[in-house]
Amino acid sequence: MERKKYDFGLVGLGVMGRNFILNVADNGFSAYGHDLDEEKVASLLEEGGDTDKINASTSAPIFIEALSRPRKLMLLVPAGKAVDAVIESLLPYLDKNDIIIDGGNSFYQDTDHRESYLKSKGIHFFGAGVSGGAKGARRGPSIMPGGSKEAYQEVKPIFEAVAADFKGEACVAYLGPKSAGNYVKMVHNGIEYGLMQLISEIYDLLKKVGNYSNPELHDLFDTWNKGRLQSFLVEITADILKQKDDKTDGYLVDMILDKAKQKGTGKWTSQNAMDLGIPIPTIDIAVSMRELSAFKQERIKAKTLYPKKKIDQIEKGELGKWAEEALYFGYILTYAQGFHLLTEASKEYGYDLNMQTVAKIWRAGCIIRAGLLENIAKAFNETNAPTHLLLNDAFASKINDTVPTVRNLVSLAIKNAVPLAGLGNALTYFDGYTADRLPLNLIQAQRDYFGSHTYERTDTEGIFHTDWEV
Ligand SMILES: NC(=O)C1=CN([C@@H]2O[C@H](COP(=O)(O)OP(=O)(O)OC[C@H]3O[C@@H](n4cnc5c(N)ncnc54)[C@H](OP(=O)(O)O)[C@@H]3O)[C@@H](O)[C@H]2O)C=CC1
Ligand SMILES: O=C(CO)[C@H](O)[C@H](O)COP(=O)(O)O
Repeated sequence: MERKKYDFGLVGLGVMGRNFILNVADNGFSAYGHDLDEEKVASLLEEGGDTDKINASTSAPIFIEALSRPRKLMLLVPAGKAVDAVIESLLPYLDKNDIIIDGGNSFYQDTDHRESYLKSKGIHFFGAGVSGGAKGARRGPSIMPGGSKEAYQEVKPIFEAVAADFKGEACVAYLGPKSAGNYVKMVHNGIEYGLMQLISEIYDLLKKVGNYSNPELHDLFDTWNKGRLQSFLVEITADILKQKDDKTDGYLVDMILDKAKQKGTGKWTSQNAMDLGIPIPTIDIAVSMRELSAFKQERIKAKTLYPKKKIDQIEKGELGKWAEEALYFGYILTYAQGFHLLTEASKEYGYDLNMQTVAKIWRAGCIIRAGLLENIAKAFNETNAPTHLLLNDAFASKINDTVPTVRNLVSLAIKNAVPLAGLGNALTYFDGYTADRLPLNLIQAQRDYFGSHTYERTDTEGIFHTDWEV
């Protein structure tokens, strides 16, 4: 008798795919995996155990034949050429109305192209960003699907079962047409870059100016994680700071080379924000600081040319309090910039995103999950949902409470030559966004002076030009 077909297929049994497929099986669905690497297939079969629930093969036709129709198969392979290679390798065996889901960090425009290409072949294709790392994929990630709503309905029960749970609500929701899912995941990662940069700066300042030891830093981050800064990134920072090194007597964090790598999603967020004309400086600078970190040898040489002195001190406990307020401010400003980009991109690309839904599915499972997202979801739920979080009364009050301290902390860092690029930038962005008059009138005058680019006036409608040199 022919065996019952499997409910779900997964291609790419690496860090994410292996964990995701095990999660699918844990939730009562049968799942079939595919990877070209025999070892990965064998290892999944070993852990998956019961082949009625989980099975795998290195053969594309065997994999496709094992799936129930319409076939629902998800790719968790590296973004870029691998996605196209997998699609081409599977296409000959697929039937009309089968569904391919790209769960990786694919560039959103690639998703749009793939959707049209596969539509011409009768195959549904949509992107569904997945966040939560290995543990999230295994125990409950946040999932960000876009594309065809009809195709999504077919996998909805599986995604809702495997996604993280926030107080009874699954951290997955259909977000919008076309590449909405991959776009939202890209901005999620941009926010991730911003938050990580802020945390690293605060850690640096506390260490260099406050003379905090690693155990003291652990305690501080651990305490913060129980308050309004509660978030996955603060939680793991506390864990990292207590990890001893197994090769020396010290702490592992101190032995890690200070060069941060990146796979592209943060850079894409900044590039796209530039294209759309939306300022997200805290995310931009986070990308730049990773780039700057790569110039390690030059930094070492430059240090000898520009000696720095500690010139200002502050009592340790007081600095700890300042740091908490400043990080809270930085968190709000980073989410605010990310949501502003999503709001404008949604109009530009016709995604019709609901910001409250986005905030809700980020409350658990993903890397940027934080208590603050509950407040953000509430802000976007109001009848007059703000176009920008800084225009929301509740957020205005939270920010006003912290701003004086942020100014003190940024000044302290500048005086002590501790680079606070993300936080300093967030503060400057805040001062710019809340200024009713910026000095950009002078820039307009300069443009008109050297290039007859014209300007508008504050008192009369119209376009003006002045012959400045007369
Ligand atoms: N790691 C993470 O924390 C997160 C990753 N992501 C995204 O998820 C995607 C997968 O990431 P991750 O699991 O970390 O990557 P891995 O490199 O761990 O796994 C990718 C897997 O895909 C396999 N693969 C590549 N090409 C093919 C092919 N043509 N046919 C079948 N299998 C293939 C690889 O096999 P082989 O190694 O033999 O080439 C590997 O097993 C990426 O887009 C990533 O950006 C998203 C969220 C979090
Ligand atoms: O998607 C993720 C989490 O949601 C990845 O972990 C993230 O892409 C890591 O990015 P990078 O390698 O650029 O730091």
